[in-house]
Amino acid sequence: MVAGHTRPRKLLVFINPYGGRGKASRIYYSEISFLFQLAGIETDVIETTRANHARDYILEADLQTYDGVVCVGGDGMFSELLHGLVKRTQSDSGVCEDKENAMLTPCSLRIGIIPAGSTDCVCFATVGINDPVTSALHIIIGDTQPMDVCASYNDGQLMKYSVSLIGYGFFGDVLRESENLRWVGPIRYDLAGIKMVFSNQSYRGTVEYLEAYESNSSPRDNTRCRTGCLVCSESSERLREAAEECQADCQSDTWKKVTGSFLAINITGMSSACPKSQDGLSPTAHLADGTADLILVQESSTMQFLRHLNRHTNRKDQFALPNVEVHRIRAMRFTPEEFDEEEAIRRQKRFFGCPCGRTSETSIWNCDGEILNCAELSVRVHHQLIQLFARGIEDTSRS
Ligand SMILES: Nc1ncnc2c1ncn2[C@@H]1O[C@H](COP(=O)(O)OP(=O)(O)OP(=O)(O)O)[C@@H](O)[C@H]1O
Repeated sequence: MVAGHTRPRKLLVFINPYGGRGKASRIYYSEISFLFQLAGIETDVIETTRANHARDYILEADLQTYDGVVCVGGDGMFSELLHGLVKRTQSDSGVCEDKENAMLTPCSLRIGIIPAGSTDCVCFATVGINDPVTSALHIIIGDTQPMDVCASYNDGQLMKYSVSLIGYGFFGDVLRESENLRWVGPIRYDLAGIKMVFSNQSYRGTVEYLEAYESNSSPRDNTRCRTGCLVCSESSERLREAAEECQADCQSDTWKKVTGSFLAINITGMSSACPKSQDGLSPTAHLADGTADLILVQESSTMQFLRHLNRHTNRKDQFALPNVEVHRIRAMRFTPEEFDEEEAIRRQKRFFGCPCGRTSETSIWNCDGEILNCAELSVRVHHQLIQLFARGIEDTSRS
């Protein structure tokens, strides 16, 4: 996508020794380090000793001699590198991250992911496979995949950066519930999921969104973001033209509004494909076109919601259901609605007529697997803010 990117000569590597239940160090030293050596790549390797060690190191270190930073671990470690690099780049260039309308400065250092965690969704969605050697080879030959980043804000403050799912309602509740079930191990996500499907909890509120600029893609078309994706590579020019036109023609952007009772509000900056759901939450979402897909699932029966969820695994169209809508967006804001006592009683009675449904007024946000303990949220997509050592998923249907 970005032609002429050079091979890295020096890398800063972080290994989470506890990643993937302890397999990250073994993977790096037995399968990867000698490949870097063979390719003549110099490395500085740091085994992390605590959560946020990698993020904090990147914020302080002299990074001038490196061509990239690499994590050996899962999505949690990738998130540390993402936050460290984006924050560091903004502070170096004097940009205030808390300003929602700030034009963030793109990061010049590339990020490599050697998948060695229990969840490696970012690697899967950008390489097409979770295989440490494949990822190492992408790093060695200097493949470059730009990537959009979503920034979430609450009450005038930056909350988090993310590249895949930001979910309220179902996915927020599943994460909150799974934290209570930590003691049962990785199966906690499945157990929490089953519990939350049957609790059939929906949350009232208003979603406002800014649609993507006119483009040649839509969340309901049949295209896929694949290696050399034209939608992504042509997006810079398109975004510039659209911004200029808008400045000339309109005073302010026009926000669209949906008020309702939502089982799930999901924003995904990429398809969020993973081994369990090969097409992901939004199969046609793009990695680097400056947009995210907003999926709204309105209140419906448990069976109807199960149908929607099930379609993520069987390749049927998960959006072709009466209570589901999807939009390609640049920004979104959500305002929860407080409910009165009558509504609380109605909720208690809804679950098969018995008072076992949950009655909490608001859900929380699940931001790439981390809890954001707030209901009100604004999200903005930042076009190609980071670059990965990857080349996107290759289109095997053409060969
Ligand atoms: N040395 C350390 N001790 C404790 N936590 C760490 C350490 N290094 C990194 N972490 C944290 O561990 C979390 C999980 O790491 P990672 O994503 O690599 O592994 P994982 O096996 O996929 O984990 P999980 O499935 O629990 O997210 C990260 O959020 C990271 O901040």
